[in-house]
Amino acid sequence: MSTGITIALSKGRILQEAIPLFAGAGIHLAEDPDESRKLIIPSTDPAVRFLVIRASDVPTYVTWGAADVGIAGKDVLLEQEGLDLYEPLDLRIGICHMAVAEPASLAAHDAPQNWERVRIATKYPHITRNYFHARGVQTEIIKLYGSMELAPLVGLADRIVDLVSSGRTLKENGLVEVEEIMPISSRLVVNRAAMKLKRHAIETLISQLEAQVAS
Ligand SMILES: Nc1ncnc2c1ncn2[C@@H]1O[C@H](COP(=O)(O)OP(=O)(O)OP(=O)(O)O)[C@@H](O)[C@H]1O
Ligand SMILES: O=P(O)(O)OC[C@H]1O[C@H](OP(=O)(O)OP(=O)(O)O)[C@H](O)[C@@H]1O
Repeated sequence: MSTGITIALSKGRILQEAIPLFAGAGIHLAEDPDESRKLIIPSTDPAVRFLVIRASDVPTYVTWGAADVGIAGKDVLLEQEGLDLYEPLDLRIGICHMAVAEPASLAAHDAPQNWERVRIATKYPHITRNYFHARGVQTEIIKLYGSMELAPLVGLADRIVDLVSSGRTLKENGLVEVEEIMPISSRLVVNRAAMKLKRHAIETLISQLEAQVAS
């Protein structure tokens, strides 16, 4: 096992919000991953490198030790049940919430407290099933991989469970939020063996990032 630290994160919003946190900790990516096609990006610190992967693959790389550390949304961590990872820090980036939404026309006469059975399109079947099960509502779940907002517009489902931030995507598609399920942010996750074998380096990274989050 190398003594350096490998950090897994995803392109797009997490990367864009994570870059300033790492920069504040003195770690700068050697290349802009949004410009490069490289999947392993060195940093200006020879002991730190980054893997740039799909958001939902981050827990897999960290669980198996291919990365020591990763950044993943709480939505991804909750959806992939049974992960055996440390989650030492809420980075307060990727802030949004998970919600149930439906067409405004349905919401005008809908009563969520009376729901008995719902047909939901979502990228989050486990979270959705658990949420409605706890409420005693039966679910028919249609798994999608993106653009959930389309499903109720074309009759694929009555409602969706998805992430909401500004609310713009719902609004532009004539949907309204009817229930908030939970707040979401991105978390630092750490491989269990790495936490022992690279304790000093990883604890240093955690406290540097913690200081950035608090500042
Ligand atoms: N609108 C949003 N505002 C803030 N954070 C968000 C928003 N949408 C998603 N996120 C957070 O950012 C993470 C990464 O989202 P992103 O859209 O970059 O990847 P993705 O397309 O969902 O992932 P994958 O490529 O694995 O399907 C999500 O897991 C979530 O925690
Ligand atoms: O409330 P808003 O600010 O409009 O943000 C919400 C949108 O952001 C996410 O999608 P994303 O942009 O990641 O697209 P994708 O999941 O379809 O790839 C989420 O799935 C919503 O569609």
